[in-house]
Amino acid sequence: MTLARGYKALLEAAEREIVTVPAPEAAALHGDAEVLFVDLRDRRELEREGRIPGAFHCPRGMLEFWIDPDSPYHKPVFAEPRRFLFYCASGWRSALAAQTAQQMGLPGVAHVGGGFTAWREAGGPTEPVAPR
Ligand SMILES: O=S(=O)([O-])[S-]
Repeated sequence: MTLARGYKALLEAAEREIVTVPAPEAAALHGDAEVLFVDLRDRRELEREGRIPGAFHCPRGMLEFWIDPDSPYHKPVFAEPRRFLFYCASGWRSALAAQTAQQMGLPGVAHVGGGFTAWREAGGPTEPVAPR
């Protein structure tokens, strides 16, 4: 099967359009009240790996619906005048998500290059997430 655009092409296009914040720089932004870290991973990943303290959990599948104020699923946090720093496990989902959010018009979006893996390697703080 040959796809018109595979995941590598999608990621390359996204990376050209979005802002990528390297994990060490992202770690330096942790605790800044203007910056909201948005965790796009699945709940099971959070429970297994932990998360960035204070991160807002938005499963990737709900992103567009939580951002859009016209959606019945809208989350007011996305209407706040914050910088939104998306992250996932390794930076792929967050790149595509940041591109989509940017295309929707959400201001101040960027993503953490290398995701939670790079965050941990950079010595960023983490906290456990209890299973439900
Ligand atoms: O989280 S991911 O970058 O592996 S899609």
